[in-house]
Amino acid sequence: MSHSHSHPHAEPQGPQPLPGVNAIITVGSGKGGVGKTTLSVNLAVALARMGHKVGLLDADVYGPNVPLMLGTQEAPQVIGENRILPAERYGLRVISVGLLNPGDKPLVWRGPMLHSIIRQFISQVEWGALDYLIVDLPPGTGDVAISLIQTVPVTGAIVVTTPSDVSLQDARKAIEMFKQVKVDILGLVENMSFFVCPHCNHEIDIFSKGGGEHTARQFSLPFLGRIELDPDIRKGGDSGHPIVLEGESNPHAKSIFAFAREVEKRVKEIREADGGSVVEIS
Ligand SMILES: Nc1ncnc2c1ncn2[C@@H]1O[C@H](COP(=O)(O)OP(=O)(O)OP(=O)(O)O)[C@@H](O)[C@H]1O
Repeated sequence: MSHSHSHPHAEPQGPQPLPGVNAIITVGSGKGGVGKTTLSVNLAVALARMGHKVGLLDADVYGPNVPLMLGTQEAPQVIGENRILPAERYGLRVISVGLLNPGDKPLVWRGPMLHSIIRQFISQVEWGALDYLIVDLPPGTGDVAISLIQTVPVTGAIVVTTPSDVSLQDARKAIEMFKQVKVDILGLVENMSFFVCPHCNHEIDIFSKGGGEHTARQFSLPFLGRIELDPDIRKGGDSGHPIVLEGESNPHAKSIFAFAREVEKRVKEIREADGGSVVEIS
């Protein structure tokens, strides 16, 4: 794949819609390690399980963990001059820097390369018809989000936080950033909210509790749910078998499906507010 042969003057001005893609949803966090990739992957698989056509774009070019969490190493195919066929896994179409051949990826990303890879991942990939394209952003409020927003209209952003004060502080920065660039925020989701002791069945608030909901209220944003700290969620990620594959009735997957249903509802609201241009894919 070429990263640097595009001519700036040949690129269209402003974000261009992706034909056939109903909603583009970013998952971001401000702080790293809060479970952003875990939730992106599980959200994407859950939405697919709920009957939607879903794509997952791993925009974390520095630390692409999506392939590991999906248990795939399938390299995307290049077709023709410059079209990329996404990998397929658990009914998702997937693209990640982590799936590219070592020769195709640089060790260090310079700003322009970063911009160009995000552009390629959006416009040169054969995403086809999708109900949702989920974009897993790198932590922070940086360049990748801006590149994405300049490339394509983003339907809405999900901000992931834990209930801890440091995480909430960074979540606020992420919220401010999205507000500044005028991207609708779907809402806040609180990960690692609490822990149910397997011995006594009591809920233990590891990082304290309720901060996510409180922060959502402060910013007048919807609260999309709380996901418990659950060793089975972690194991699902490490083994490349996301917990939601166990189905909605599985106790370890339940809260993630509830979150996915909130996302579904919010996207519908935003699309209807946009003028009802909802694309139904059957
Ligand atoms: N609800 C949860 N319960 C248990 N473990 C979790 C949960 N969410 C995430 N984890 C685990 O926490 C670790 C970090 O998660 P993850 O890689 O998804 O975070 P991240 O925010 O994407 O990190 P980074 O932004 O640094 O890439 C992983 O080992 C993951 O399995």
